[in-house]
Amino acid sequence: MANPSSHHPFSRIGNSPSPLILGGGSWGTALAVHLALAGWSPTLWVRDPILAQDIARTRENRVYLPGMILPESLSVTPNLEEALSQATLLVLAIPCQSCRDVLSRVAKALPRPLPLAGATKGIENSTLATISEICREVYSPDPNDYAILSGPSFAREVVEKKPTAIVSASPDPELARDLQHLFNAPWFKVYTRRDVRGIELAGAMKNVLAIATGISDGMKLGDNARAALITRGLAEMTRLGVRMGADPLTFSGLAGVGDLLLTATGDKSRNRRVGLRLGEGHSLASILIELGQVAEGVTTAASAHALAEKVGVELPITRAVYRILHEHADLGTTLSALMRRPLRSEEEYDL
Ligand SMILES: NC(=O)c1ccc[n+]([C@@H]2O[C@H](COP(=O)([O-])OP(=O)(O)OC[C@H]3O[C@@H](n4cnc5c(N)ncnc54)[C@H](O)[C@@H]3O)[C@@H](O)[C@H]2O)c1
Ligand SMILES: O=P(O)(O)OC[C@H](O)CO
Repeated sequence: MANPSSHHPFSRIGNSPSPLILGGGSWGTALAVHLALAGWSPTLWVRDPILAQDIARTRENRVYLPGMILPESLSVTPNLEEALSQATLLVLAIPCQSCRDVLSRVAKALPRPLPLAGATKGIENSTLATISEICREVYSPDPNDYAILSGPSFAREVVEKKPTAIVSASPDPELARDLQHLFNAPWFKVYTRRDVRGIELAGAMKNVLAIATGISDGMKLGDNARAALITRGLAEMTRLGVRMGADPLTFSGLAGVGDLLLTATGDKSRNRRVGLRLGEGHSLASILIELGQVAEGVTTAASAHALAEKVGVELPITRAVYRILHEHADLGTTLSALMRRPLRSEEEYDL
């Protein structure tokens, strides 16, 4: 259904866009609610039929977004193939490690790829692929078929219509602009960018760095330490991005420093909360059970550490987070080792 207030001539996602959001967790639900509040009629695909039925009956996602009543214009279904037959564009909001499976199934069900907006943040463990690389491998060989949506955006604040700004990145400016206008609302501003690689790496890396600042804050290492981790973390994500062909300026934007600041300092962040609890002395296994939702930085720490070794860049904070999470390294020793690294010039070491 067309949003009556939209005068944008959509060229890639259909004159009357019909968005299908893949993923019934907090982000998928929030994006579907947002599109409905913005005047569209989205469909939310929820894998679990019992949860889908419960959401449709109660008009609330009591597991992932409790307390938010879903607008009537939002449909919910567990039937992927049927939902795909009605859609003109897809929004991917599935945890990173499951994207390949879901996109393969989607690709098989579609006669040709629909434009897709990737809202997942992460790097695949088994292949070290980014979201756009997974899309290219199993969804469509044409990079103009997908965009990445990223930026500082807590699900809860988006559905509460708190002012939010994100980025829509695609090599196809028409697709980036269509998504900009689709998601635009008086409380939600979307910028465009071409640098898909930079936007997706920034979104993946900020989760790892939020765990680092969470650990530091959980250990009560102070405000100076948090600021140093954020700043040197930004240098790390930029260094990895530039080595992989990204524009360094992308990391100064909303998906870079914007999302890093949000996630590393905002207590709504699940990644930061994982770090805080680790810093307080809890075990990773118990933290993840208590969280009950995805904290992408936990798996991305392993992928980013391996990716850095593969492409030959040093990411000391990322390596420290990886060793704490996956090699049971001692927190105090690992963090203080960062302080004992060889002295360097900030200029020379940045890129
Ligand atoms: N929650 C936020 O505020 C937010 C904001 C921006 C981006 N993101 C990103 O969105 C992605 C999804 O996160 P989330 O917050 O919705 O996580 P979540 O833990 O709240 O929900 C994940 C959902 O994905 C579903 N899922 C898992 N594997 C699946 C599969 N194989 N097939 C179908 N569904 C599957 C789960 O059932 C669950 O409904 C992550 O990459 C996250 O970083 C989240
Ligand atoms: O709760 P987190 O840490 O997954 O962060 C959510 C979003 O990515 C913030 O932009």
